Amino acid sequence: MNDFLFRSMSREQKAVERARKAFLTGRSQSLEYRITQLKNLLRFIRERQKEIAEGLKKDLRRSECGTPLYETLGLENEINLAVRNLKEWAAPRPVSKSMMTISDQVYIQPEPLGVVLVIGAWNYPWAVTIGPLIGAIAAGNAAVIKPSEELYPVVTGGVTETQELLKQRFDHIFYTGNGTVGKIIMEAAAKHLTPTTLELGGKSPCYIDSNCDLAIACRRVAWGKFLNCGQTCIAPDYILCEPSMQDRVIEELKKNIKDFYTEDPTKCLDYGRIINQRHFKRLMALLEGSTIAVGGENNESDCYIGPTILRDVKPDAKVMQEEIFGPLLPILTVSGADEAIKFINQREKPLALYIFSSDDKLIKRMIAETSSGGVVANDCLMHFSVSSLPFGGVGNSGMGCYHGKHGFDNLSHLRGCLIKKLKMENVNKMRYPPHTVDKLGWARFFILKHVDFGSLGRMMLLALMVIFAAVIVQAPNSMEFNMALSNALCAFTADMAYTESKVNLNIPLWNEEIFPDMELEQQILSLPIRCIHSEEGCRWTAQNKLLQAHLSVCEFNVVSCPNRCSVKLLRRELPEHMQHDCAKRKLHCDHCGDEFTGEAYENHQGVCPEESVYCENKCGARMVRRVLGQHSVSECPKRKLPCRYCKKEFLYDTLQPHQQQCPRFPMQCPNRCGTPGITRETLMAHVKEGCSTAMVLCPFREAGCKHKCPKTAVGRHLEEATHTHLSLLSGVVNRQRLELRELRRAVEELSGSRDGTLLWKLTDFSQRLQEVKSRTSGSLELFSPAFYSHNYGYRLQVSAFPNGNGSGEGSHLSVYIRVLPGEYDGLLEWPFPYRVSFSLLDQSDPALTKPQHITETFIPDPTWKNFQRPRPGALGSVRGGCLDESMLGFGYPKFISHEEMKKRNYIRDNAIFIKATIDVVQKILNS
Ligand SMILES: NC(=O)c1ccc[n+]([C@@H]2O[C@H](COP(=O)([O-])OP(=O)(O)OC[C@H]3O[C@@H](n4cnc5c(N)ncnc54)[C@H](O)[C@@H]3O)[C@@H](O)[C@H]2O)c1
Ligand SMILES: CCCCCCCC=O
Repeated sequence: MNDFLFRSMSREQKAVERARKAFLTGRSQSLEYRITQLKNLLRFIRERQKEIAEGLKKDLRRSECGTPLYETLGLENEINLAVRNLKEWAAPRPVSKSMMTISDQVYIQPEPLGVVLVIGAWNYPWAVTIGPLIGAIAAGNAAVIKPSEELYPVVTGGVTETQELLKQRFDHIFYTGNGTVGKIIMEAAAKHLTPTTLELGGKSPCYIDSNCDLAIACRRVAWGKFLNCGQTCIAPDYILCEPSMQDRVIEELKKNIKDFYTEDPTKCLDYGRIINQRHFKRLMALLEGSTIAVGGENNESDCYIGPTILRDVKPDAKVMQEEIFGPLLPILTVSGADEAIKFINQREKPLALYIFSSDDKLIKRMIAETSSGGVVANDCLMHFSVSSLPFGGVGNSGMGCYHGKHGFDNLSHLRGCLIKKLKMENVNKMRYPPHTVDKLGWARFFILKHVDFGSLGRMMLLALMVIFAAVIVQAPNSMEFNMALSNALCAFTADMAYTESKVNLNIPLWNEEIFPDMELEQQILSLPIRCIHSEEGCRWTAQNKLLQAHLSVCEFNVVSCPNRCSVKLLRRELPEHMQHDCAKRKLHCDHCGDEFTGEAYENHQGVCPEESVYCENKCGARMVRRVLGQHSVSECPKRKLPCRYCKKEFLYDTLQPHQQQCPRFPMQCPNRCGTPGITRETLMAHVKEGCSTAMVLCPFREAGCKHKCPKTAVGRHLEEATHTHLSLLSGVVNRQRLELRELRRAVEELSGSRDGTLLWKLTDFSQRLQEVKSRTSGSLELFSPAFYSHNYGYRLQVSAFPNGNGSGEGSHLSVYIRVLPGEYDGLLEWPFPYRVSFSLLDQSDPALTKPQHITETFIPDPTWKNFQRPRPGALGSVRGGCLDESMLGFGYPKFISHEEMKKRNYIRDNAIFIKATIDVVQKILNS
């Protein structure tokens, strides 16, 4: 695979490609390699036990013991079983022979399939993913796992990733999950003709017979049903029992639910939760139309559904239409075992069938008359833990199986092997043309007769072969017959001896009733032969009669281990086996000195209390394992301890330094105010704001009060200094008023025009007029924003008296203009020389009538003080109260009478517009 191609592949393709490449190196074929991988897997499971359990606690609220109990211990057992038996499982398996193959090697050779895809489900994610993986590794396959490296990459993801994965070519797909997806998997597998194992689910019935101990039966059913919150593929889905038993069944189940999960299962650590809200809603909908006898409590936000029993459920109820896969247990009544069998057989074949009865005959009958993936009598779920039983479904509940050797076989190709020799050709003549009736007769005998050495006897066969050979060669005289016989026997004996060291060679060599020729017997026994293991390398040759004795010492003969460990192997492998592999060999532990069998020693390794080990926290200390626990808990400087203040975990040797900075460390107020619960992080705030003894400033400090006192005395000060505070505040108000006025002026000036024209709108005119009229003294002068005669010109301001000023007071609107100190005064001609016009604008609609503005114009007299250069920094005569004559306004006290103003639309929307125009000569504007 070139690098570019590999890089352009999807993640899923890469995983499969990597696994296939690794498989093709052939390294997964060696038994040592497989065993090493299995042992690594075992170590991984043991080392990660805590994390595994924690993960499932988060997903399914499994208790800490639940995961080892129902998943990982079983996996450990499966791995140990495979490691112990792999040699035997993977060895050639001799099979029975017919007369046709009597002298051939006929056996089955399990061989790896290639790359296996394992797709697991979420309910027992370790059991249903690692379980099949154990079979795949044992059988010598590579595997891609979907819920690490090289041979067993893990591809995580959801539907999209799985579908991408399924496009790849595998040699076997092992899927666990629901049937709908099972069909998708099979369809994808069909594209590459990939064999598939489908571990599905279904509605597993539970029949409780009237003849049984109900208390025990219901205890076992309650366990099997509510374990993992009912999310177990083989959980009893529903109960079938006679109507008269229903109430007692409910009572017993109820009692056990309480015993297992307490009165309030929401608080019980052993009661799980539904995997997600989608399943929660699905389950709640299944309750529709059924009668709840027990439970029914639920809480969607917590994915909680309490153990629930439904009574008198009808076959057409919603809860009976699909696999429940949750903590709802319907009870359906039937008249007895006959109706139960009928009920079960009318539905899809379930994954499990449970029968509770004390009647063995009834149990056997129900097994005989129904079909299901597995069947358990008088218990629930437990067949899953028996490694010697195949675990899998049938029909709608799945196909294929695993656990123990069944997983190995399922994920192996069981290859049929027949190895013949290029000898004994006479025996074959019966199948070669010309075909004759005689040959057919012999063929019938040879083909239909299967060899049973125990009853027939090796020599009888020998005799038959001889007779057959003689007949076939049709040698009539005894010389030729004997020659043919000897030849046939030489070849045959050697082959036979290979084929079956299992054959009982102690049976009488010659059956006198059949062939009482002692001389021939001696002749046969004196024939020189090779050892039956010559092909494996044994160089022994001698007379036929010495073979038996030789085989009892032959290095190549297959023998059973004398320790009765059940392993069979070549004699020459025996010493190695007995010293290193035999499960029953005797061993002394180097550390504790105790004696163990090999099997027990394997389990003892890694746990021996006297073995010297390093501290797992990597603190560098070494000690005997016996004291490791004590060391880890109370001595190890690298042990983790929670900070008693902030509860975060720290290594022991960093805990002290942490506590010197811990934000939750308890502190005392430096003022010793006695406030409890102050921590390092809240101390500053406390001293500043919370401490009752801290000296604080008067809240009116901004207004100028300099008083300082303990926090508790602030109230009294506020009461005593009300007057002082009020006068301070009024000072503040005055200052602010002045500031405000200045600001307003600055804003107005900034927004004023610089083209010699002011258009000034006075709003609320009638109110202003009214206000000033109602005053007993004084007038109201309103000021326009300042404006400039031109760019860099004179700064001017217009003012108006709504109720008149001077001679116009009380009857007219008076209008004035004044020159204000400006930025450019130093550059200008003085006195102010330009013509000024005031207009009061007629706001009549020009479309209806021509507006008649009131306009007055004057040219300033150079002698007037009003138009001399104003004193820099001078304030307006009115606003500042300063009598600077240059700041006085000039204008018209009787600009327009109030009467006149009413005649046209000078006042409109309660506003008037005053326009002031300065005629600056063009020359100035151009300069
Ligand atoms: N026989 C067994 O050993 C066994 C064990 C556990 C669960 N189950 C059965 O599994 C069912 C519950 O599991 P589930 O199916 O909800 O689990 P799930 O949702 O985890 O699905 C199973 C697997 O199929 C994959 N998948 C889902 N939709 C897919 C799609 N459209 N295309 C390709 N892959 C897809 C998922 O990613 C997952 O890996 C029940 O019926 C239960 O009885 C059977
Ligand atoms: C002993 C209980 C084990 C149950 C495992 C079931 C796997 C399928 O959901």
